Formats: sequence, C-alpha cells, structure tokens
Amino acid sequence: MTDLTYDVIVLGAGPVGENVADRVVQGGLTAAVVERELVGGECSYWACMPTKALLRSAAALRAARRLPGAREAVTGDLDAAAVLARRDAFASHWTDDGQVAWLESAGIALHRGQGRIAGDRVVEVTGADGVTTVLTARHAVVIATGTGALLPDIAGLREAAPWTSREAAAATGVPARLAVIGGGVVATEMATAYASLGSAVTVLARDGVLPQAEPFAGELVTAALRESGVTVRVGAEAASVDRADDGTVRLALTDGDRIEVDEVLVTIGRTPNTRDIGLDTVGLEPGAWLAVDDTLRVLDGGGWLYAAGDVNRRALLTHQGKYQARAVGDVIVARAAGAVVEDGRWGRHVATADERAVPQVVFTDPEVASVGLTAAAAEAAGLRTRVVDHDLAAVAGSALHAEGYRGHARMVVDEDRRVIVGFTVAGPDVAELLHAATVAIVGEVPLDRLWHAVPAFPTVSEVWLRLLEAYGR
Ligand SMILES: Cc1cc2nc3c(=O)[nH]c(=O)nc-3n(C[C@H](O)[C@H](O)[C@H](O)COP(=O)(O)OP(=O)(O)OC[C@H]3O[C@@H](n4cnc5c(N)ncnc54)[C@H](O)[C@@H]3O)c2cc1C
Ligand SMILES: NC(=O)c1ccc[n+]([C@@H]2O[C@H](COP(=O)([O-])OP(=O)(O)OC[C@H]3O[C@@H](n4cnc5c(N)ncnc54)[C@H](O)[C@@H]3O)[C@@H](O)[C@H]2O)c1
Repeated sequence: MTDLTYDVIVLGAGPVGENVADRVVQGGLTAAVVERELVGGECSYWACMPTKALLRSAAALRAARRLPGAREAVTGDLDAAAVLARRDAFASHWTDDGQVAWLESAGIALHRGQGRIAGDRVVEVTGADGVTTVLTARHAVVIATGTGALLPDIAGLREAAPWTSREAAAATGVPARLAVIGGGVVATEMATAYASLGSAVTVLARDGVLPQAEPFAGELVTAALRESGVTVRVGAEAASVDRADDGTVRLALTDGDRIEVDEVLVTIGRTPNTRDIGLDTVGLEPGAWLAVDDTLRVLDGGGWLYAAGDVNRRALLTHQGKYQARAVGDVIVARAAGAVVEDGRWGRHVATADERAVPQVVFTDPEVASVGLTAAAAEAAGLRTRVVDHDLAAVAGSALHAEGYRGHARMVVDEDRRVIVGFTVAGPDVAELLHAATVAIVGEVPLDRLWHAVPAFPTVSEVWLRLLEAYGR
C-alpha cells in the first residue's frame, strides 16, 4: 500500500474534475484527480463532442439545401461513414493521451481506478490490478463523478440490451430502424442525427417533445423531425421490450400497439455516479444526488467535502459544471489561506448563475437556444412577468440566411425590475445568438438601456430590436 497526501483530491476527471484541480493548482495548492475510465469524462467521449460531431455535417447539408444556387451544387447524400469517422476523431478515438498530457503540464497528479471515500479526508483508489492506494487530503475532497444513463422499469428492457446515450454517441454503424424512449434533449438530438444518417426513427415522447423548454420550441422541433421522416408519438409509452434471436427489438406500447426496430435508445434522464464512492463512510446516502450550499460544499459533509458538476444536479451541462469548478477551486484556495470568502449573490466563490441564467443549446433542426426562465417557470417562481414573442422569419437577416426560414423568439420580462429573466429562440443556426441574452440576464441590464444595444443590419440578431419594439418604450 502506498500513502500519498495532497491539498485537494478530486474524484472524477471529467470536464468538471479537471477544472477544479487546475484551479486549485493555479491557486498554489497541490491536487490529484482519480479517474476510473478516461480522463475527459462523459462529455469528451460519449456526450457533447461525439454527438455534436454526428449532427454537424447534416446541418451543413441542410443549410446548403435551403439556398438556391448552393442547393444545385449538392448532388449526393450524406456520407454516413465519413460522419462516423469525423466523430471518431472528435472522441479522440476513445483514448485520453492528450488529456493526460495536459494534466501533467498543469501539474496535476493522476490516480487511475475506482475512487471511494474512506472516512474524513481519505480516499482509497482501487486500480485495475486490484491494488489499493490510500490518498489523504489536507484541505478538501471534491466529488465530480458525474452521471450515468437512467433506465426505466420497463419489463424486459435491460435484458434487451438497449442503447443508452453512450452507444448512440459511439455507434460503429447506423441501425436501419431505431426507437427512442424519451422526448428530451438527448432524444431529439439523436433522432435528428440518426434520421440524417439514414435510420427510420420512432420517438416515443411520453411527456412531450422538449417539455422543459418553451412550448414553441418543442412544436418546431416536432414538425421538423416529422418532415425529415421521423415518427414522433407524443404520449406513447413502452410497456415491455424484448429482443428476438435475430436481434430485432420488439416494443409493446401501453396503448396496445407494437413496433419492431433494430435498436432501442433510452434517454429518460440521468442518475448520479454516487453508488459506490464510500458516501456511507461519512454518513451520506449512497446513490443520492449531492445537495450543496452556494459554495458547492456538500450539506452535512463535514466542511471538507464538495460536489461539482452533474453530480449535484444544479445544471447538467458541461459549461455550467466548469463554471462551478472555478468557484469551487477558488473557494477551497481561499479557505485554505484563511482569506475572505465572497459568498454573496454573484460573488467570486458562488455559482449564482445556476439559479437563473443557465444557457443551453439543443442542436436539433431547428436549433433551440435558451437561457434563464421559461414563461411558465417565471410564473411558478412568483414573478410578475410579461412575455414578448416575435416571428424569427420576419427579420431581414433570417430571410437572407435561408429560404423558408422558420423560427420564433421569446423574451420573458420581470415587470417589477424591468429586466429580462428568460430568452428562448428556435431557428436554423441560432446557437450563436444566445450569449447576448445570457449577458443581458446576468448583467440585469435594464430594458431602457437595452434600446441602446443596436443589432447590426441585416443579422438574425435584429430580432432583439423587434422584441423591444413589441414590448414598447
Ligand atoms: C448524449 C449527451 C450529450 C450531451 N451534450 C452536451 C452538450 O452539447 N453541451 C453540454 O454542455 N452538455 C452536454 N451534455 C451534458 C454533459 O455531458 C455533462 O454535463 C458533463 O459531462 C458533466 O461533467 P462532469 O465532469 O460533472 O461529469 P462526467 O463528464 O460524467 O465525468 C465524471 C468522471 O468521473 C469518473 N468517475 C465516476 N465515478 C468515479 C469513481 N468512483 N472513481 C473515479 N472516477 C470516477 C467518470 O469515469 C467520468 O470520467 C450531454 C450529455 C449527454 C448524455
Ligand atoms: N445540447 C445539450 O446541451 C445537451 C445534449 C444532450 C444532453 N444534455 C444534458 O443531458 C441531460 C440528460 O438528457 P436526457 O435527454 O436524458 O434527459 P432530459 O431530462 O432532457 O429528458 C428526459 C425526458 O424523458 C422523459 N421521461 C422521464 N421518465 C420517462 C419514462 N419513464 N418514460 C418515458 N419518458 C420519460 C422526461 O419527461 C423528459 O422529457 C440533460 O439534463 C441535458 O441537459 C445536454
């Protein structure tokens, strides 16, 4: 047994764990990360990067087909093999040499294996060879172990070896027929991707399509999926699943209908990777999401235990987890030095944006970009709001961007403070429009001042002016 001591130990070297370690090392402390699979985590190999690579080529093709002149130059179909090959490169061929080299250059120690807390500031790492290493933290242990796919209790589903987001992101071939259980972000993105790659896709959206977004977003995405040949069954639910000897997957639906496919993809949300990380040794519940205070310190975690990224359930997004990582790293450094902790709203050591200003882009056709509260969420939060809508197609920049441009934008205004608290836009290539809204919400820019932020003509951003005009001065 080897005995090693660091200032900070981070469990999980996904995008969040890596950034926590980097931040504390930059603050003058020593840090080690513990990783059981690949350094870089879900995002690099089975989530953000490979899935966006699967989507991008088809999006470029659609864009060309929407423009006379360019349309005529597109003579063939999408090359699925080339798309998969480009995806392989973006997943670094599922090797983490590049990330490990970065850890070394950043002065962060790496311990490979399953990490488990074994009492106050102690972490045990069990390597693939079965050897256990004991690590001790002087100041803090940070849990950044992320999430795995959640499987519903559907008879026969597990035995049918369904795809989760991992198999969909890393597939080596394209199934002829694909059923998707769920109607959320992964479901819509993967239905878009696989339909473009040639699959006949059926989406079983029990609770609707993108139910957490503004309703117009789900409606536009549903219409586009259907136009591209996807069968979208809103309200449909699988009752049982089985896989025949020839590999065919048969789904019996609760309405009595039956469908047959080659693969079934389950996308009903995530479950935290906290089952086997020794939480019981410090009085916490194995398998639970980790509740944290505003400085990301685990509640009832003894003061030395933190949780950042997906595992604390505040916002299951890479950029938001990395934002938390910067706050956690800095607060650990501050507490270690006995310095002032800036934990007031929007302070350096808290992740205030998690509450009201989380940006997200869903890379479907059309793209859905949102930040802050939906109209329904703002109302539920007790705000006195006014909702302003505009047809995105009625902007010169959109008409120029593509023939038959379809899209919609909405801003939600807090009438008491006259600031924007929510913004959603759906349309082709709207992802890059989002950051302006994020800045307006985080900066709590008064509407009267926003009139002076003039969008350039003729861009799609001109929708900002139209929304303000609709609101009135
Ligand atoms: C299909 C899909 C697409 C997505 N696309 C996007 C996107 O486009 N944009 C976006 O912002 N977000 C996206 N997300 C969400 C994003 O992947 C997560 O928010 C992000 O990966 C969370 O980072 P994390 O570091 O908290 O956890 P993870 O990335 O899950 O990393 C956790 C790491 O901890 C390791 N680990 C776990 N337990 C242990 C243990 N006991 N010991 C040692 N190591 C351990 C794991 O092996 C893993 O490497 C997507 C998610 C999915 C499923
Ligand atoms: N572009 C991006 O930013 C991006 C892309 C993919 C994933 N992600 C993140 O990954 C996370 C997971 O994505 P996801 O799509 O798995 O979750 P999700 O929460 O977006 O969607 C899950 C959907 O499944 C439905 N559902 C729940 N239980 C069900 C059941 N038993 N049967 C049928 N339907 C059921 C829910 O109503 C919901 O619509 C999300 O939180 C998201 O933020 C982000």
